Amino acid sequence: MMVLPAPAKLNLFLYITGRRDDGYHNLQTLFQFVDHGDSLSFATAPDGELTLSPPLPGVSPEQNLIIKAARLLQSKTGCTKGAHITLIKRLPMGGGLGGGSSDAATTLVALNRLWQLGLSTEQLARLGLTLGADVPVFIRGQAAFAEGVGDIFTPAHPPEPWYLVLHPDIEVATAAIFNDPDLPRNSPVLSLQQRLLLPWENDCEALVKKRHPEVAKLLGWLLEYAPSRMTGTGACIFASFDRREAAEEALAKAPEGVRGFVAKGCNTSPLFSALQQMNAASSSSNTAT
Ligand SMILES: C[C@@](CO)(OP(=O)(O)O)[C@H](O)COP(=O)(O)OP(=O)(O)OC[C@H]1O[C@@H](n2ccc(N)nc2=O)[C@H](O)[C@@H]1O
Ligand SMILES: Nc1ncnc2c1ncn2[C@@H]1O[C@H](COP(=O)(O)OP(=O)(O)O)[C@@H](O)[C@H]1O
Repeated sequence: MMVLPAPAKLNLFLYITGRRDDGYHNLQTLFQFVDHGDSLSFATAPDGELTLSPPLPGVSPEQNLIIKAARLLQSKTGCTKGAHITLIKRLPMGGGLGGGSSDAATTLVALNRLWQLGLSTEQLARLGLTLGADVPVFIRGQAAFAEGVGDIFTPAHPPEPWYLVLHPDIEVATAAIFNDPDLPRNSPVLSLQQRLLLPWENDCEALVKKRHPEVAKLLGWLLEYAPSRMTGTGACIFASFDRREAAEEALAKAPEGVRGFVAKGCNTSPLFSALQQMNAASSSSNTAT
């Protein structure tokens, strides 16, 4: 059995620089991971069967990105093995934390190892992109400045503060934000160096605040404590702190009913770190035998 994390990501900034002919948008965004997320376990099933437990409320197994990722790997490689997959879901869905994409990425990476398929990171990232725009960054596992539809990467090393992430109790549909005529789509294309020096903003934030007053209200509250922004297309917002205790104090004072968590920013994904530990453990056991 293999147990691996599926961490959340934050978009430390997100600019929309244009719309392509296929309707997708070109972005400039800075991705960083946090040490909080879902957890998945995988056990090989010999007969090609794929099961996921427990099911996600409101998402059928066929729509679940975990099962989609596993099926994609089976069909692309002709692999006849299956898997029993267990999911501990901690990340809110439709929160801009990339939980579904992260689950898909962890599934591709885990089953590639468990089924001994030998696909490279590059091949897995290319497969992952067909499941969602955010999947490749989770497969690569390094904080990055992303351009194109979020699939052209430059490694980045932003500071790794503590974050307080808050979830207004709503789900924002990514496609609805990108299809809204009021979304600004004309941010300039700048270099990473230029972007790092300018204030970090999110081009989707004003529109999401307008469509969802709950987000505007909570962001107003959080801004009293620390610099704060929305991640992705929302609805989650985050604030950065130098000290964990300061983030936890703010969380304790959050308005009633608001859920959230405190986590550390990580430029190396917890998935990548877990895989490195697995590699080190297996090479030391090989040396011992
Ligand atoms: C914009 C980001 C930033 O991280 O938002 P979040 O979803 O994380 O909030 C992501 O790139 C989103 O990635 P993901 O959620 O995987 O999006 P997808 O399923 O690929 O696309 C959902 C829909 O959003 C629109 N879309 C998505 C990405 C993009 N670069 N341009 C778009 O126009 C398309 O209408 C698409 O049908
Ligand atoms: N394993 C999964 N975890 C979360 N959402 C999933 C999963 N599989 C499919 N989905 C669908 O993907 C949508 C986006 O989920 P998620 O990645 O959590 O949000 P976001 O893209 O805003 O960060 C959900 O609303 C849900 O319908």
